[in-house]
Amino acid sequence: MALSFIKRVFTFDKPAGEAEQDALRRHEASVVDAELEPKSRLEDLPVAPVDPVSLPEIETAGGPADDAVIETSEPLRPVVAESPLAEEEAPAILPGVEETAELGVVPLSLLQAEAAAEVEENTPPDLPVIPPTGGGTGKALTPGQQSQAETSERASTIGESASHPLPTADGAEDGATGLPPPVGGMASRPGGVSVPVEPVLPKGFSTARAAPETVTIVPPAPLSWFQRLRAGLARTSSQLTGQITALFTKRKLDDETLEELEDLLIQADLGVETAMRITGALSSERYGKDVSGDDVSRIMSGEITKVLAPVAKPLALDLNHKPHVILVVGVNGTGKTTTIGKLAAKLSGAGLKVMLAAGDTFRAAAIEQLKIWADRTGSQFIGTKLGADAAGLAYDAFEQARENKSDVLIIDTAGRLQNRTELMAELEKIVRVLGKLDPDAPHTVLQTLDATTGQNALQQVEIFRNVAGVSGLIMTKLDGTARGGILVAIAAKHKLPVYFIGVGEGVDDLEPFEAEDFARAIAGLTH
Ligand SMILES: Nc1nc2c(ncn2[C@@H]2O[C@H](COP(=O)(O)OP(=O)(O)OP(=O)(O)O)[C@@H](O)[C@H]2O)c(=O)[nH]1
Repeated sequence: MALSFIKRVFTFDKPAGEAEQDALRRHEASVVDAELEPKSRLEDLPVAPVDPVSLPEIETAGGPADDAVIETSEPLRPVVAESPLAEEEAPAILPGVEETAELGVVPLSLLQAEAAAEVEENTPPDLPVIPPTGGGTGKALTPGQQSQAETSERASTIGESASHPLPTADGAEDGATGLPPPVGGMASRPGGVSVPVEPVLPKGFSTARAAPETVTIVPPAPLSWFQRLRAGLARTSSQLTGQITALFTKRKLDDETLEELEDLLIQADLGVETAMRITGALSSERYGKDVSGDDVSRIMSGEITKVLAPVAKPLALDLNHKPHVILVVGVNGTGKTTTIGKLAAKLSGAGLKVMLAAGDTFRAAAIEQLKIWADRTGSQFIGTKLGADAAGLAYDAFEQARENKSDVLIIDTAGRLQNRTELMAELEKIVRVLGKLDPDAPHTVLQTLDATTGQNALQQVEIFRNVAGVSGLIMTKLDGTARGGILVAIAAKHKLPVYFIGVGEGVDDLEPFEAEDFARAIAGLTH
């Protein structure tokens, strides 16, 4: 554009006669263009400059190659010279431009080009050399063959190691590897460029390409919450229902079968109280009659629902407190930090301002893990150095959350076994310190329970409840456990609210606890 502007503004004197020569050259060039237009223009062909040595091999109508009108009966086919001089001096492609077999050109970064040149320089001279295009015969190739041959040639020339050997024009063995060429496929190149390689069959073969089959992939319908819960509790329920079915096959309901059933239910962690409820209900309905596995499942589901319904409660947030403080406690590895992350996602997703406090000052990884959850959920984060006083951190966090006008402050604590008295004393201290800022704080004390633990969870609740005043439970890892029945025993014994259940490690894998769904899933009912 600048040049044309300069040309328009300035005139240049030329010696007499040059103007006519210019006009003649322009005319000749336009004739060449016109001749080549319906076919291929030489400069548009994938291979750039053709060395003068090769020019006689271009089929022309005669005359000097540099300014003649080239007449071809076929599309022009550049022939790569066999001359080593041509290989060395004439770049096969424009600098900084990479050719693909199909698409013409793809820019190569300067770095790639430099790296390629460096590899080429360092390539020992005695490495096998792929003959020039056309297998060294110098014969003209079809455009497809030409393109592939060049792909192969350049891969070896610039020292690129294709992920698999590239085919040569004749389908001959790859000179560099000695392996036969693959038929078709993608040759990948350094820098992430993939080159589609068309299959070239050896002489004597022909092929017809079948139209690609249309495969319609129907994505699986997302599972409903109940289906996910059922899948998670499948091990719990199948173990139980399998044994129940075996127990009642060809047997009437009598004292003996009732006793055996009670044992099965207790072994399934449901607890003595719930086991007796179930057998009592079954006995009053079916005593002396035939009983099927389905009868037992239906009655079991009904009785378990009665036990769970009073504890299936929502987590009530009192947003008059700014913030509402939730202290999360539990044995190590029960899922405290993960559950905090899931809760934070729900709350900040609902537009509440959430702060997470890393009160687990024992493990650097726990602090880091909570920070990641805070970042992920758009929550504020407060932490302290490893080994610092957890109660002090809780106090600072409460003050800061007040200043920031956070809606909810969730405080993580170090996992501790219920029999470690010094750690349990520290937990008591955290609760005490929070109470100095607000006598009602912490407003919720959440205990996480690992569903795979079984009976030990009953004792965990007992002790944490006494020390930290647990006000509600979240049971985690209900995906895939055979011991999901323990939640029924805990509900029957402690009667503490169960707010949520965890069914996986993902941010969305926390669901409000629903008594009937849970009961039906344990009893193996399908809906
Ligand atoms: N399958 C499954 N894994 C879970 C669930 N909840 C937590 N986890 C995993 O359980 C492991 C322990 O979880 P954490 O959140 O670190 O447990 P924690 O109680 O904070 O652990 P400590 O800091 O050691 O006390 C992690 O690998 C979690 O991804 C769940 O509902 N299902």
